[in-house]
Amino acid sequence: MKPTKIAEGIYDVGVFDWNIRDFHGYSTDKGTSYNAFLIIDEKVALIDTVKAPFADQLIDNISQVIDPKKIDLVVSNHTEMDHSGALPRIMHRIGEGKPLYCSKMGAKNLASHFPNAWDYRPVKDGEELSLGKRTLTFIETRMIHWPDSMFSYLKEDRILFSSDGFGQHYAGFEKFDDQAGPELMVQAKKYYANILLLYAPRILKLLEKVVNAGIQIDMICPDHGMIWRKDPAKIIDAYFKWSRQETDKKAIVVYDTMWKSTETMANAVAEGISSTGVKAKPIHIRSSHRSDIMTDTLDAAAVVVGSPTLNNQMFPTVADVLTYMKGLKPANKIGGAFGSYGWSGEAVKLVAAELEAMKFAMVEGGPRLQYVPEKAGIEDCVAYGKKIGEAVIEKE
Ligand SMILES: Cc1cc2nc3c(=O)[nH]c(=O)nc-3n(C[C@H](O)[C@H](O)[C@H](O)COP(=O)(O)O)c2cc1C
Repeated sequence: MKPTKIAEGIYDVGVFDWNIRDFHGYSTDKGTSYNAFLIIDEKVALIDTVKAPFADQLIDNISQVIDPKKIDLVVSNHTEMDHSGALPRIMHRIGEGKPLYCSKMGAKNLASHFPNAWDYRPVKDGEELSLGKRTLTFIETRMIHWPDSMFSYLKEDRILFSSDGFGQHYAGFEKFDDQAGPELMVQAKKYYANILLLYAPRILKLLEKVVNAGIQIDMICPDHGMIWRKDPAKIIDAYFKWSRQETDKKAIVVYDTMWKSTETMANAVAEGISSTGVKAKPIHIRSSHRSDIMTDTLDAAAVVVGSPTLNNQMFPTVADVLTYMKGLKPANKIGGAFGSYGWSGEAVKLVAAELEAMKFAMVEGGPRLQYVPEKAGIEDCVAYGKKIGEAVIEKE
């Protein structure tokens, strides 16, 4: 791949992973990219690397700009192996003994991943490193989203190298926000909902810290997807909204079903919600990936979950989604539960307990119908949907 020049003397030398569809359980339907950045100054710096199988491509990309041996130092903003996997090859190729800058936790975590005795240079929050005409400032972003995470900010060019922050799993030759279509925000939202949501309070603090410190950002270079150069404020504003867990006038009805009874109920609940003017979307779990369900959850005011009872439990795929959702800590939601059963009917109670554990404000009275819903049962579902819709209107 041809390196992308992003500013005078600064290149993205990263790679595309066109075919990846499952990224540790996240559905990467548009593939992804592992971005790595080369800064040519009096000292030459490489910020982050790529996944191990792409190490040769990274070296080839660097070689199109400069002899890799001329790299003086490497910065690791994040230990996760999609950005550090190529470090052993890179550190060897640029010449052993060169310094590797990272956070204090980065030095610890990199040592837990790689046996190599690299010259670790742990940096503190706010520490500066002169490259000659340019200066890198390191900003600790602990637990956004790993203990080792940090950003690197190039003061003179006002470029933020933001590691996984502001990223999107997207492979495409359009490398900048001004070249992107609507897909950019779709993927950025999905990335936030699935990777960062549980750290929302920390992200909010970080954003406030950056704004209050008056740090000027002309460009944001994440380690995945497109670079924000035309309108970095757009993604910063979206991160504010998502981190505050602001919701839209929207409800999702997430369900699974064996013989379509819970599906009939889900459609009726959604119809009831919609009749109040609130946007409603039924989502059949086995027709959707859990990471897409999470994207829809992010800005939904209400999450209503339907499950049939199977062997005295909720349906396993419902448990999958609820476990995943719980870990990501969505807040500020209205919740509801319903479902069809045959004889014992535990599922609705079990689902409601999970939603209550997530501190959702539950709308009581979710229908629990035996076997195939009749007209009266369907009407109950529509009425329950209306109650959900009214609760959303009151909340918004
Ligand atoms: C393998 C199997 C196990 C079931 N186990 C239970 C059960 O433990 N308790 C119960 O109330 N219903 C049980 N049911 C009945 C279903 O919950 C019932 O058929 C329900 O209407 C299915 O809803 P659905 O069409 O949305 O899948 C079971 C059904 C199947 C197929």
